[in-house]
Amino acid sequence: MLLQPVLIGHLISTVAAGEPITRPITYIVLLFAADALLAATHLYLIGVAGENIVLDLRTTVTGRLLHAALPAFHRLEHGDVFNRTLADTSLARMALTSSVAQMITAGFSMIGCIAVMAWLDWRLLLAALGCLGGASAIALLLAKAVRAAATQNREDTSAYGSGLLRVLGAATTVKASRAEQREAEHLAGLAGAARRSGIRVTRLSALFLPAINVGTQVSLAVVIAWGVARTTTGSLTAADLTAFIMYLFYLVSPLVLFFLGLGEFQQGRAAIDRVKELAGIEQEPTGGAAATPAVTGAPAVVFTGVSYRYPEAGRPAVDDVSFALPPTGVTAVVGPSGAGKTTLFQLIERFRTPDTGVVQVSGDDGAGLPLTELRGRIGLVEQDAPLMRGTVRENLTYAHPAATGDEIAAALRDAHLTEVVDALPNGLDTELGEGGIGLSGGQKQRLAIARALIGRPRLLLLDEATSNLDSDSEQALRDAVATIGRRCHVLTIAHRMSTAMGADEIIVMEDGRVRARGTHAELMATDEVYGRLAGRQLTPAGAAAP
Ligand SMILES: Nc1ncnc2c1ncn2[C@@H]1O[C@H](COP(=O)(O)OP(=O)(O)OP(=O)(O)O)[C@@H](O)[C@H]1O
Repeated sequence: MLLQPVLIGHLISTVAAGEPITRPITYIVLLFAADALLAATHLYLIGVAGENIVLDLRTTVTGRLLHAALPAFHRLEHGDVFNRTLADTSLARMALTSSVAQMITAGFSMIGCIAVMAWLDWRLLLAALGCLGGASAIALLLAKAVRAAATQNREDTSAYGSGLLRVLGAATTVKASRAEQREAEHLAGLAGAARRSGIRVTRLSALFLPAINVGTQVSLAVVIAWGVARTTTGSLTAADLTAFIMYLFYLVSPLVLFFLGLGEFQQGRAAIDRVKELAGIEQEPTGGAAATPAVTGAPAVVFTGVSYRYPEAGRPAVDDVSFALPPTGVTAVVGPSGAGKTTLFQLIERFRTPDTGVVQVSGDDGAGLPLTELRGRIGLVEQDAPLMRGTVRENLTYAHPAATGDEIAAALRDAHLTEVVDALPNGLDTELGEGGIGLSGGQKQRLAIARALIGRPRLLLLDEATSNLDSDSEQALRDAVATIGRRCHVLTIAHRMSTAMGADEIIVMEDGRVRARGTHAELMATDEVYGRLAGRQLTPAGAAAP
């Protein structure tokens, strides 16, 4: 841009001198070509840098999310996470690339103009900068306000996203509760809040231009009035004053671009702050360093004086619990709702860290083992046995993608699933869609058991499904548990008395404490709570209750 007037001037003087114009024309064409090439390269590099920034942000955030401590992870709102990882990272790209580039190029142009203006007349420059400086100070205050408003707008948009995901995840409940209209109004309210904060961002951003314009006009008026007065006294030439005023006009455009870029940058910073906040999620401690192999013959799990209280709760969910389980066998944990059964599993898996006491798994303190080693020793089967989208094989080998055909067959056999999988249309390669493919509740849970068995765990934690299984499924599950209990220890949260009755030992929990231990017959004779729990399911009057 700066060279163009020089070359055109050169062309004019060449024509005036009657000399051949091939050379100046060639220079001008080359200059234009270089300009086009640089402009294209500039845009391309900005685009690539932007994509790299988005990729970096997203991979960092997803990595941090997947390694987050489970309690912190559960506190996240899914809609908000989507917004931060998708929309906010895209906004951050704009802030870190095009608006920064715009501010830098505009900054260079401004420095160039100011340098020439200082050379022409430094006193006029000080007067002009005084007026423009005032406008710039206002623009900077506006930029700060834009950032705050943009943060609010990002939060309002996220709240709408979270609200939408909430109803999408419970569409049946919403309809059955005839809550469509109420939810629609609630969501419209959230969308309205996002609109209001969005308009506030626009209103503040829209003030940039007028602020700079007023500053420019005032400085122009001052420069003309004072400049003309000085030309009359002879301390400034008319030519210098004209040139100065032209440069003042040149200065306006980069100044406006600079502050518009700053406004965009501030909006992007609000987005970056949100991405950073998400990336700051509490991470799961990776555990100790000693990757010792599990001791053969060591007790499967030992609790010694373990207590744990949820941060938000009043009383401990697990209170001074001690017990040891042998390397093999089946132990059932029973107890009223809220007794702390699930929390026991969470402490064994180290999803939560005990406040006091030690949890040993296969002979080692869980706290001293690397998390991957600890969790490799344990197979966890959750109550609702989540199956993932994909084939039966992919589901089975999720924790051990390199599992061999023999290992898969053995796990299916132990889970008493071989015949079920053989009967599927494509066997192991049958796709399990989002809605399942007609596997029964019991079959799904046994599939989850087979998945946990592929890693040959020392301890299988099984949270029995509460839903009623038909008697065939129930028998198959019981057989599977008995088979597995011969190879490792199965610790199962038993919701059905039949499971408890089939266990080698039963632990009765109440209010976070181990209340009694023994076989079904012993506990029926000695423990009131167990007797009550069993009675509810075994007596004809209570038979319908489960
Ligand atoms: N995330 C949590 N935050 C706060 N308190 C919790 C949390 N999870 C569980 N609790 C509380 O801890 C206690 C034990 O809960 P836990 O889930 O271990 O019981 P449970 O015996 O498995 O119950 P259920 O048979 O109903 O599943 C309960 O009082 C429960 O309210």
